[in-house]
Amino acid sequence: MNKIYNPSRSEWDAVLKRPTKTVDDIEDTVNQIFAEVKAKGDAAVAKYTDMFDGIKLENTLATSEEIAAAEAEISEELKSAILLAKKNIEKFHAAQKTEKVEVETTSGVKCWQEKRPIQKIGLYIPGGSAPLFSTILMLAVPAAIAGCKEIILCTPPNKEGKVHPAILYTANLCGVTKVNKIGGIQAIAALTFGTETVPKVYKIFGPGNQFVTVAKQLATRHNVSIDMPAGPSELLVVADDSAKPAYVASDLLSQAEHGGDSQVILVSTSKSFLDEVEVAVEDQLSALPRKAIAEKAIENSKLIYVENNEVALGLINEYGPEHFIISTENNEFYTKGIINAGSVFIGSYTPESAGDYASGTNHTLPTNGYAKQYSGVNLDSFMKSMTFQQISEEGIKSIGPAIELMADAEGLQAHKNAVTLRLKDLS
Ligand SMILES: NC(=O)c1ccc[n+]([C@@H]2O[C@H](COP(=O)([O-])OP(=O)(O)OC[C@H]3O[C@@H](n4cnc5c(N)ncnc54)[C@H](O)[C@@H]3O)[C@@H](O)[C@H]2O)c1
Ligand SMILES: N[C@H](CO)Cc1c[nH]c[nH+]1
Ligand SMILES: [Zn+2]
Repeated sequence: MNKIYNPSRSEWDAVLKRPTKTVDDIEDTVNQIFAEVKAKGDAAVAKYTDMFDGIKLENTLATSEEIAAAEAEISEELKSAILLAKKNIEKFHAAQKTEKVEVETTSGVKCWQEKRPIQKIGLYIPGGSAPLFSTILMLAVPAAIAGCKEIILCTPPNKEGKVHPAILYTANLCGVTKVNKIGGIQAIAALTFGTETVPKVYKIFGPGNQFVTVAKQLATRHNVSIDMPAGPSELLVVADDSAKPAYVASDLLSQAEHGGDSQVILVSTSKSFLDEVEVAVEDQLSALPRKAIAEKAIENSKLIYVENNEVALGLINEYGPEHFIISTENNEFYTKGIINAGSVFIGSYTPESAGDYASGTNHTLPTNGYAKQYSGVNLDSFMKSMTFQQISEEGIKSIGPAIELMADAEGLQAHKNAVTLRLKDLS
């Protein structure tokens, strides 16, 4: 791994650079696929499924027979594990429900805020290099709690035109309306514009590779919203001599194995700890089935030595990691001081994998520094906050003159008239 000692502030940008492609790199491809899917619907989706996934598919919709067969293919142990994870995710997300906010701002002026579910949503479930059925729990469970009506799922087919049975099983378990065997940019295009088979949705959720992430970002130009840019996984660990090198190495590798474009970083105030983790990473890497992928990600990764906790915290907030593990003598310092991170894991017995699967928190999180301005998926992601107001005679008499004055000052006579007419009737 790349070791860096005491980088100065002016070097942070270069040291913390991500390996992922951006909108500029992929925009032309996305625009071309979007235009074709918009014009030709399913036929364009089929063309790109053949091109990128290597399969000619006549029908992209998973059938009820396929879903029933999937249930039989999943072991009882795996079903129990999925149910345990679902229960915890449900508990954590149901607890995020909020009460109606109601205030009488002035006597006779009642204002309130209530939430309503987004009616039609699209879920992207990654499946290029691993079938991430756990992501269905992270998206469809809160969608059901919020009350979303139509849940349209897209996930890439394999070379036989199939999707992993655990994806079909989990989608069915969580009340997904339709499962489409479509991946990549063409899936995001189908959800954005709608095709003969795929309904157009109002908001698209879910993580994916660089192509999916850029496609989601560009979809927002076409009257659809997205949860956030949730691209290639990343992890930053801050740890010192109080941590166990083998645990830290296992956490780093857990995110490195997602893809060659993932990035993992260890920040420490101990040079010898960095050395020990480096050795542990080498040891564990050799036994991993996805060694080649993890190795590639490790090439993008860094071991960074800094002099003290204050500098470490500044650097971490500048990076804004998707996942942040804290394993130091002073965990509270980092827990209190972290401002930019998708999800935080504290202490030796809190591996990042816990949040990926079963602790209850959501694993769909902002990457590429977007933790500075976006939250990870949560219950509110599936709702809109609407405001309501009801004003009595007393209320309009009270605030009406101020509205008239302000409308007049903005030169908007019709706005003023809407109040003046009512005030005249009441005088
Ligand atoms: N941030 C998060 O919350 C989060 C959560 C889970 C996973 N992830 C990330 O999701 C990603 C999953 O990636 P994946 O590739 O395994 O699956 P994926 O489903 O995201 O992407 C596969 C699709 O990419 C398309 N594609 C592949 N090469 C292409 C090319 N050259 N041009 C155009 N399109 C192409 C294909 O259509 C294919 O169906 C990983 O990077 C992982 O780290 C992120
Ligand atoms: N670590 C991923 C989010 O970046 C989520 C995931 C799903 N399965 C395993 N991991
Ligand atoms: Zn993961």
